[in-house]
Amino acid sequence: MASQQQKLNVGVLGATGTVGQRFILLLADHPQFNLHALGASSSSANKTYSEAVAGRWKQARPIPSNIQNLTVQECRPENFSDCEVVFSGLDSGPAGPVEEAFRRAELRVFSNAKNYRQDPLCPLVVPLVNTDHFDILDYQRSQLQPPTKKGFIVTNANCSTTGMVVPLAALEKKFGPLDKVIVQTMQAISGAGYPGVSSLDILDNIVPHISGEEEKIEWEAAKILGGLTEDKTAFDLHQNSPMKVSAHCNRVPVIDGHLETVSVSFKNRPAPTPEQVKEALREFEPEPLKLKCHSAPKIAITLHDEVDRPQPRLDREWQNGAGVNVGRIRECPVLDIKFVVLVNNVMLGAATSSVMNAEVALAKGFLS
Ligand SMILES: NC(=O)C1=CN([C@@H]2O[C@H](COP(=O)(O)OP(=O)(O)OC[C@H]3O[C@@H](n4cnc5c(N)ncnc54)[C@H](OP(=O)(O)O)[C@@H]3O)[C@@H](O)[C@H]2O)C=CC1
Ligand SMILES: N[C@@H](CC(=O)OP(=O)(O)O)C(=O)O
Repeated sequence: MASQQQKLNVGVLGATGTVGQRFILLLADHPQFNLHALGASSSSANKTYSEAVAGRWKQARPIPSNIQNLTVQECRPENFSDCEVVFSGLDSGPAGPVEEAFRRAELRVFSNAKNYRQDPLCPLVVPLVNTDHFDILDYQRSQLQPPTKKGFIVTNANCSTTGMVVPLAALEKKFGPLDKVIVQTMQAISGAGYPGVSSLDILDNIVPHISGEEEKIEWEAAKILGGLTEDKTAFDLHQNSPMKVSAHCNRVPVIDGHLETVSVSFKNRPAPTPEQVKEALREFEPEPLKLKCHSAPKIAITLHDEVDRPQPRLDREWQNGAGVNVGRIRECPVLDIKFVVLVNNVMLGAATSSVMNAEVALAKGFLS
């Protein structure tokens, strides 16, 4: 393991929230990153981390002992000047201007918030899918006014988008472009942050609407699955081969883990059989696995043969929530193939993606 001196100092913005708490657990004992600074709102600032999250630490593990007494700061770059990288679990309200201020101050920002996902210069990276999009970062820095030397923003995707695009990427890699995708999500309560959806709304109930979610899934999939232009200055948004995506999003009474039923059709004929699809998913080995990144799962897509799996309660903690689980792969009488995918929304769907993105960026020299 690297010594303390060799580790990169990192900070977490929004460290007290649902995603922020997952960052704490992922970073408290990381072999390459030293968790050095924590930020949250002014109501948490100047308290120790333990004081700031008193009564709202919602993890099964205690607050790591080396973090308990760190002082939470306001999210201003000068409070993070000893850091090389910040991970953002900020609410989308403050995230836009705060993340921009950190980029300007030459920090590398890995964000969960939605604010910069559609920015034409910011990569929207699901680490198990499109780490090649980091190649736009030199251009991003060069286009800022004034240009930055080191500072950039990388975002990761909406949690439901993240679960869906991993198997879709494996299918496109093996069988060529997809034509149509229809997805229904059953999204966990933790996706709405803390305290989130009222118990009177979600117990004994399903809420068939999550504001803005369907539009995000439909748009983000094209940016993630599309490539970069040859000169690495723009995203092609899957325009070479337009793909139609339709999403229905539902909030269900599950604590963690978004389950999604997905139906797809392919441009190339004949379409693959369920057995060929299983083989393609099984052999999918994205870059973080090849690079042996610390937070990468051993298996990107875990296939389940049982007819009633994956399930959120049984499968969300497998590989610390860093991969996706897929089951029920079968022919679709309307499109070509249908299946079920489970993503741990607060892990690969949020904090784990940011951390894995930073690990890949480090391994590929983007943090030098
Ligand atoms: N939950 C999930 O499954 C996913 C969430 N995301 C995104 O990640 C981000 C965080 O989500 P989540 O953890 O669920 O949200 P929470 O509401 O649980 O946490 C929000 C965090 O932002 C901080 N904050 C709020 N306002 C300010 C402010 N004005 N200045 C500085 N800090 C502030 C809060 O600090 P304090 O405690 O002091 O108020 C807290 O640390 C959001 O952008 C969300 O959309 C993305 C994918 C999945
Ligand atoms: N909206 C998602 C979580 C989330 O915060 O998504 P986004 O980062 O795209 O705003 C959910 O409710 O499960």
